[in-house]
Amino acid sequence: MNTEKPMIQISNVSKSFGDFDAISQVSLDIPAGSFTTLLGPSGCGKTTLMRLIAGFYEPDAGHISIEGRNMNELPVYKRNTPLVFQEYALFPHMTVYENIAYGLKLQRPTRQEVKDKVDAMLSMFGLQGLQGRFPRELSGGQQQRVAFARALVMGQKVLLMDEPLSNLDAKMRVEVRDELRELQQRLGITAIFVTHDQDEALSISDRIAVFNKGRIGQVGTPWDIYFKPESKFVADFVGTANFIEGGVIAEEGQDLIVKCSSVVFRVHRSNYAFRIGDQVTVVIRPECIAISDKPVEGHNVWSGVIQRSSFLGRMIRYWINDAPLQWIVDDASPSMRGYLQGTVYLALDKHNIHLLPSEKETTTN
Ligand SMILES: Nc1ncnc2c1ncn2[C@@H]1O[C@H](COP(=O)(O)OP(=O)(O)OP(=O)(O)O)[C@@H](O)[C@H]1O
Repeated sequence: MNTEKPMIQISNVSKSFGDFDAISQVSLDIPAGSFTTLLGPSGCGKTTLMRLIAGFYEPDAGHISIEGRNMNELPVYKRNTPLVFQEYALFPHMTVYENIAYGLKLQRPTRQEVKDKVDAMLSMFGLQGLQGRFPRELSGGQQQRVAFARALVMGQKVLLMDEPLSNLDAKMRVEVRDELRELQQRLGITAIFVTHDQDEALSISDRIAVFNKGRIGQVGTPWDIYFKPESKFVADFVGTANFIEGGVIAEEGQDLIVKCSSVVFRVHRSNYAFRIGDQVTVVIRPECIAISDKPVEGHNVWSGVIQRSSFLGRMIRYWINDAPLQWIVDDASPSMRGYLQGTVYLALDKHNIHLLPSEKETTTN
């Protein structure tokens, strides 16, 4: 991935509908050859930003440039930024071959050139043998592959995708997602992808921009977004977390000592600038807590009573009462010991505790 010069630059872009601000002062650099995902809840402005990049809307303020060229006022068909939607939008009366070849007409190619390019796409998307079929004769996954092939047949360097996998069943969704990522990397395409599915965003992206109410809450690698969220909103939106309010009561070498109600945590200081007396929100992912039916020794150990559990195949999720605290803990190796019951003992590595400034103090989110 080339991170030196952004392929797409979004600078201070705003867009309103009437007096509703759908996008407010959004800035985002998209590196060439990267896979960037816009992630956020319904109505937060993801589609609006995508349509601004594709040219279906004009920004009210700010500008968007692609390869250094200002896109404002450049019509959709001149932007070379195909947009693939959740609805495959294939022409129903055309075959797979004709659908893929459609965009090539503008280039006035020879019949052989069309055949070569369409054949290349058919093979790239595993559609060989299906070229004579009509869209209604294809599965959802096949239709979406045709839509991708049609979007890329002209050799575009940018691909925009707005929830393109939403109509597929869970297994097909993962299959097409992995194919898409592999292809994007192989072709070096700059991809922007919209989803409200956290797992999808984490698995497919180089970078994720988390949206909240028309603004970007955080941009980062999937790892940082998940383990180093910069706000409670991001931490909550990209997964499940235990949030506990507390205060820093001591500093001991590389560690901060944080007291939350009856529990005292030892937290590796890492890059935190917190000092004694600061109010913090402790963020702990459920899978970071080790659970056992036998007492454990050391720092960051405590006990509680299982209130309920939920079997999810790859793990068991427990809700544990340690009044006044309530814990959510994921046991990732359920087959090892089956369900736990009654009193359990919890342990946590000090590196697996994330701290945020308490939002009682920071009201900006
Ligand atoms: N053409 C329009 N006219 C008026 N309001 C609009 C228009 N397009 C979008 N909006 C509003 O702007 C806000 C952002 O919409 P947008 O479609 O960008 O959200 P989104 O994050 O993509 O949501 P979803 O995940 O549900 O598709 C919403 O409140 C929506 O109702």
